[in-house]
Amino acid sequence: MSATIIDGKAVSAQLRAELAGTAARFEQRVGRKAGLAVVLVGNDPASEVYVNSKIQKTKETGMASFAHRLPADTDQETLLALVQQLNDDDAVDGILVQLPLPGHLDAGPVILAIDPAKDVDGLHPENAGRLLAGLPGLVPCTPSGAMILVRRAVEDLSGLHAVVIGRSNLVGKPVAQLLLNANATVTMAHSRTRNLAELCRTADILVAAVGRPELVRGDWIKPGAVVIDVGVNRLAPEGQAAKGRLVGDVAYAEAAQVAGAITPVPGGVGPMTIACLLQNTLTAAERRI
Ligand SMILES: Nc1nc(=O)c2c([nH]1)NC[C@@H]1CN(c3ccc(C(=O)N[C@@H](CCC(=O)O)C(=O)O)cc3)C=[N+]21
Repeated sequence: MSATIIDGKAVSAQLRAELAGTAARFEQRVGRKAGLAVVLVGNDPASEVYVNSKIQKTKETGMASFAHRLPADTDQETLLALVQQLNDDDAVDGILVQLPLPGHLDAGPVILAIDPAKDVDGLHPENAGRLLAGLPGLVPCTPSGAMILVRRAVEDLSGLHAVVIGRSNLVGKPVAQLLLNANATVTMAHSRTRNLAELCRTADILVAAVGRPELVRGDWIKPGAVVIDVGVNRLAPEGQAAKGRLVGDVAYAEAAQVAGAITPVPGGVGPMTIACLLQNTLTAAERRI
């Protein structure tokens, strides 16, 4: 048996086409474009690739892009002042500070400083709390994108066992929350989980978001399961991160023999993340007018 490939590239292109319509109607009605500000500190080559892609897709969708590139030695105060300036700027509907930040900077206060109404990453505790409480807010982009892809494979998640590997605030925790809201029975696994392979074999839906290349093997997968690979691991020599081959957290070739449906890397969750970022920006813009 061979799994259905869930084509995130195609699904994201379709979503972005819809969003272009929404963006155009917004501009017609409000008299300005919805705007996304992206802040990149330093010159990590992988981050540079993602940020360039975000800027390009923002413009393609008919939205305004405000890029702020700060030197690697930027201090905390300067970064916080920029966030405050973007909070106060009416042309800016969404603010994204690319993570990780250089080691001398503390992401916590930066995330707290972002106006929750402009927090298109959904990382502010206000938005995290809203997701937990089932209140409207801004949901992190990668989890939203992952859920759209899950729904392509299974419409009704009721009672299905979902196992999430990884417990980050950016992906693991919010994706578990979304699966729970969709009535799945959710288990969160992480680096201290015992018998991880055995646990994964009980998953109808397996979401891998740990950042360990090809951790999940073919024999960890229940036949017919939906496998969502959130991993973006670049296999490359030190210092050449932008050049290496991109692999997920799942050993794809093996897993595709067993799974019912699987997302590839690249071309799976990654492109969905960007589409959902644009969607969040439009949602934030609509709520701000
Ligand atoms: N504040 C913040 N928010 C983020 O959402 C955020 C972040 N920081 N830091 C880094 C991670 C990673 N991330 C990706 C986005 C798109 C692709 C993507 O489009 N990937 C393409 C391949 C691109 C390539 O070849 O490099 C794909 O999977 O097909 C991947 C990864 C967002 N992140």
